[in-house]
Amino acid sequence: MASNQTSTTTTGLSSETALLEALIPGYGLVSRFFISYLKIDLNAYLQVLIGFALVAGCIRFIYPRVLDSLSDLFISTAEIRMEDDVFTYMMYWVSRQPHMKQTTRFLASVKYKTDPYWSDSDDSEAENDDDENGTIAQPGSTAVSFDEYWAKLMSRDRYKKIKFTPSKGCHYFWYKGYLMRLQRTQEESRRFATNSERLWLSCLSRNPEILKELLADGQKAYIERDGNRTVIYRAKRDYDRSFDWVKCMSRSPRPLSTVILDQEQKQGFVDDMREYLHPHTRRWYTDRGIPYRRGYLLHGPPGTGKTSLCFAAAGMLGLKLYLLNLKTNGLDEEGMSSLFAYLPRRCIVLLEDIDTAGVTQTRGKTVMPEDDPPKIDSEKEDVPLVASGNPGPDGITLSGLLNVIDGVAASEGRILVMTTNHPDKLDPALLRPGRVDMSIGFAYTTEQDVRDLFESIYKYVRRDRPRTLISTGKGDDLSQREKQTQSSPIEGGNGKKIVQKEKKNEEIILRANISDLSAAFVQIVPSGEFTAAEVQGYLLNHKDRPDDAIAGASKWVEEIRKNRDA
Ligand SMILES: Nc1ncnc2c1ncn2[C@@H]1O[C@H](COP(=O)(O)OP(=O)(O)OP(=O)(O)O)[C@@H](O)[C@H]1O
Repeated sequence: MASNQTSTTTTGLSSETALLEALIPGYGLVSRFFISYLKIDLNAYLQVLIGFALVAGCIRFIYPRVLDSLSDLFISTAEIRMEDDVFTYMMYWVSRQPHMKQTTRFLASVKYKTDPYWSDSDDSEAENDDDENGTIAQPGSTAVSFDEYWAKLMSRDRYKKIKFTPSKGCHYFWYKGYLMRLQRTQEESRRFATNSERLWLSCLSRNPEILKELLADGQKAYIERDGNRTVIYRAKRDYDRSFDWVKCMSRSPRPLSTVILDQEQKQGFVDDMREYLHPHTRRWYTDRGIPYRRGYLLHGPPGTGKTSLCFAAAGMLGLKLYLLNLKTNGLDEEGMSSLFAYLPRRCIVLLEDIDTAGVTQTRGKTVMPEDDPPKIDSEKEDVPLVASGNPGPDGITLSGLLNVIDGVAASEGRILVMTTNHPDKLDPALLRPGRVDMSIGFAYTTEQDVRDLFESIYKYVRRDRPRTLISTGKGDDLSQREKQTQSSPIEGGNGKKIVQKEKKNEEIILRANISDLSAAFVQIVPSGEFTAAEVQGYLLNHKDRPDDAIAGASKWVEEIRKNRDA
């Protein structure tokens, strides 16, 4: 028998086929099929097949490595995680680019649950739309009635704005002459993955600077959207139960002058903050080894302006405001520490109504009588300060709170403002210098406060819509002036414009008489009895008619007194 003849095994398969059968189960059957029906002996092509398989294997092994090496050589890539603010910056930036309008694959959403970009959404854009952007003519402007204006506004508001962002997968665009690729991917492996995504931003260049430029542009666009508005963050529990700050809104800054408070106290508060924020002060603290932190306590009855002052100060200093309620569900010392650890270098943290969280002298499970407060050295004890009789697994202890406020790991540079309606109930440990450096008391309105509130409501404000002029009974005859103005030779043909200007001046003049009206109002509203919120609330019911406000003031005072007695 020739030596190159294929040997046959007892099963009827050639030795080669038997060998391949062992390596590739089913090969014998396929081989027999080919020989019987197609007259093709697969074994004759064996070497070619093996060659192909080897080449394919090599390519499969080498290709990704070559691709990686080429990527390293010619492509720079930035990875952006969803938990990070940069994700929001990028989505904001991309969604506003012209190429986004052309893309054929996008995610359309009105709710943040479907698109994480929305998790940062606030109503500030919508607020701007409502305002004075002229999309809907304002009532009174061009003979548009309020009903017409309102119907248009309502029909527009029925439709929530749909936002479009790039969908999962790759998107290509040009940026400053470079070809960019944005890849949006969904993370599969995370345990609590509800919406865990990543962005991969690549550019065809070895120089990563272009990516950094784009990311900086995204950040700039996003931050500039807020302009000089006061940005407010609040603590939010994440899906993995950790806490993080999320932007909840941005508001036009409140002028400090609109907060009615003793001028000296107000100025003192702001000056103290300015002094603290001065770069020299930081160095001064560091040189002396003093932790660079500042704390304020604003106390007084509800509705006297504590939150308003804090908000106005944040607006004036251009600081972000971080709101934290100690009663936030699930908030414990660990959560609070991590929140404080992620505060920016300069900001205001507002802990509102700190007494309601149980950080009072009435601690633990034993409720002490109000007139016999316990004398406990809270610096040494670690008694849970969850509300008496309401202990739970979560909650902040006094020592926990103190640790977070000024412990070793506490953040530096922040301004802490705590507000309370009951300063007497707070533990002295919380109030000691270093934790509370300045305390401001808010009280019921004085005569001057009532006067200021009255004047601030009725004073001439430039942006106010034109309103019916207030009669002062001092013989101002506008129509007479209109006639005079129109016929004035100096004004020439510009009569209409001049009349409008005159009307404005007229309003200013009339409003100057508001001080007479406010004098009448303070005669009726006694000082030391009402909060600023109460007075403001009453005046807002007569916001165009100060004379009506004066006429109804006695009745209102009586009503409030009766309600308090009841
Ligand atoms: N001193 C004030 N000056 C100007 N407005 C005030 C003042 N006090 C209260 N207001 C008005 O009353 C409302 C409530 O005020 P704010 O929330 O600042 O009171 P608060 O003292 O923080 O109340 P709470 O103790 O209930 O938190 C706001 O609309 C604010 O404009």
